Amino acid sequence: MAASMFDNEELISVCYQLLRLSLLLLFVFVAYKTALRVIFTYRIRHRYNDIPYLPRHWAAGNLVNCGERLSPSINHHPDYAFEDIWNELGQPPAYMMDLAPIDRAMLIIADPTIAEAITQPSPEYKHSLPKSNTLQTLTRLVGDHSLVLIEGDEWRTQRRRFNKGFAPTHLNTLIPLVVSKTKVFLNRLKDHARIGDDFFLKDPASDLTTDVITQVAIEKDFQAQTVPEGQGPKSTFGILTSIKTMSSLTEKTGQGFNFVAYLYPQRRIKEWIYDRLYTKAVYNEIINKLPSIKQGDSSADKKPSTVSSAKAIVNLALTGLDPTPSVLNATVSQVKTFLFAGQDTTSTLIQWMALELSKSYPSSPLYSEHHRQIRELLCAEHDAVFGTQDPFAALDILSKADANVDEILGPKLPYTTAFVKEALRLNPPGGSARLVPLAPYDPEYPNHKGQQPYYLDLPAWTHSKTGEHHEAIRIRADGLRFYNSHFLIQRNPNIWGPDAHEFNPARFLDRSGKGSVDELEEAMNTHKQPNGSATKTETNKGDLPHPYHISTLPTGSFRPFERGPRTCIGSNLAYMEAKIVLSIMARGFEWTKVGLDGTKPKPGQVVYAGTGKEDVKVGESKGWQVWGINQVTTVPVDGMRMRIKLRE
Ligand code: HEM
Repeated sequence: MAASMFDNEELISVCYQLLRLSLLLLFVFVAYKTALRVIFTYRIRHRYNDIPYLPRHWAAGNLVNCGERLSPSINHHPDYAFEDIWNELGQPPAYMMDLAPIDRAMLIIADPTIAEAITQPSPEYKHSLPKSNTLQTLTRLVGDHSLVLIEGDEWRTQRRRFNKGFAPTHLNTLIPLVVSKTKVFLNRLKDHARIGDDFFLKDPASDLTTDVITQVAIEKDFQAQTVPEGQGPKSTFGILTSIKTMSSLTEKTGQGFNFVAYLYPQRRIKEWIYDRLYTKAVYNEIINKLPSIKQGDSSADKKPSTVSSAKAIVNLALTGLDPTPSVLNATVSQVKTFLFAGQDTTSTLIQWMALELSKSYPSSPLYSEHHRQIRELLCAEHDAVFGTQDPFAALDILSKADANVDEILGPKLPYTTAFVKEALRLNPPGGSARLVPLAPYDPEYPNHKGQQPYYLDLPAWTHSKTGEHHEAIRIRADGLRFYNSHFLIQRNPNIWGPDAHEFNPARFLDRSGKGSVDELEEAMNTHKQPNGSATKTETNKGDLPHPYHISTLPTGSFRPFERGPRTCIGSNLAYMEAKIVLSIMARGFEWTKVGLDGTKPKPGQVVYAGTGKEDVKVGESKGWQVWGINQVTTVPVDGMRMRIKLRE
């Protein structure tokens, strides 16, 4: 009895000692981690002290003051908050958001020369700087092997496989298909014009871009534009519902992290179910295509004359490849990527273009004479190219087998192209976030086998309020996160002039209107090659219709599709869709913006937008008429509620 009691006491004492030891180890571990954080935070503050930043808290850095501005309750895309902060700091080329000790510091970029440095190939990074790890929130939506996420040789291999599907020569063969889908879109618009109801342009525009991208990518017609909600692919477990649900469940970066929402079990289960449904549906579509890909299409090299004879992008990418599991997995990822990237981006472009058209009618509260002139120029171009008989003739002309679509959608429509570009300049649907890997010695990541230190040059600048001059500086940037804010860069008045916030396609045109817009953009982007072969074209400003004309601006000032090796693969497709749609929207309909209609709310005023049935609170205004919110890409806050009628 005495012996067993002794054993028990000894056991308790051993347990006690073990507990003390564990606590001690835990304490040492926490102390070690805290020390690393302190060193890390100190280093960040010390290293980046010369870069403009908002006043920061000694412990929380900019987490509090930036967090307040980016808070989701404000319900603007973070870009709008970044612009406020940028103005407050005197419009520097870039500024720092110090998120230490919780996260890395982030450089918010408003200047094209810095944006170029991180997106063009460099001796350290041949495919440009790696994407930021914050993009990993997209993994479920687009798959592990998505072009958007992967790096290095894997990215290069995938990009090469899919480039041919997005090359202009191939895209031209798809025009009849895009036109046939645009005809359905047109019929829906005509229905709204006949009824005279208020509708959300987002709905027909997104259905159109969905139909186009599913056809173009996998040759599958889900008929998003005609299938009613709740049926077929739009039923509870249908593929189109799965895409929408996956997109809505994707964590939005830049607006803080909501733990409760993230861990909410129902959300996780929903995500799991829809991910499986979506991935399986895409996988099955690809598998079903394999036999015909293997057989090869005897008409492959002929110019297809009908909608159905155009080849899907995925066919081109799989031709000649052994469909191993890894090839198929990567293909599923790319198709998921195209379905995501090809929908909302182009759909929002269509919506912003309609907003600009609406400002050209005197009945609109947003009316301006300037916009009326723009519409007249646009319609005059369409009259000249498509004739004056039928405002929708473009669709018939473009779908003719012998139509020279290259010529029509290119040099013949310079004003249309300029209009599309200007809409993209003011309303870019995204930006680019990059991350410099850490150098090996960094105490925060002692085992990191990183690259050599990475340096970045920030140009000289003058404070917009105080006039104080700041010299150019060079910063050590390993471990730093960058955000190329296309919104800031493309609205920067120091680059685009004092009317940077005004819609004016003339920035992209020469005075005669004859010049190809793309050539002019090329002129802007021509820069000295390492061998000195090409230099920026000197343009005679006197001949230009806008003093801050595109060809006179720094390289990379216009970058809605990003630039460098990681530029958007779908830009030509997006331009093609936008131009075809604009060719019917401008001459065919009179647009009136309803809901958020331009009675410009005062900053701080609570704003309501229509849902069709009732008005809902969309947040506090910052003085914008219609603005973008963050739904993975930037989309108009109110779904672009419109009323239209046929133009007489
Ligand atoms: C108005 C329309 C569009 C805009 C403004 C746009 C913009 C962008 C931007 C800014 C990026 C760079 C993203 C980053 O750096 O993280 C990007 C990449 C990409 N986009 Fe688009 N996009 C549009 C339409 C499309 C379409 C129609 C497709 C495909 C069908 C597409 C597919 C992609 C892909 C695959 C990438 C990743 C490219 C790579 O890293 O190799 N996009 N896009």
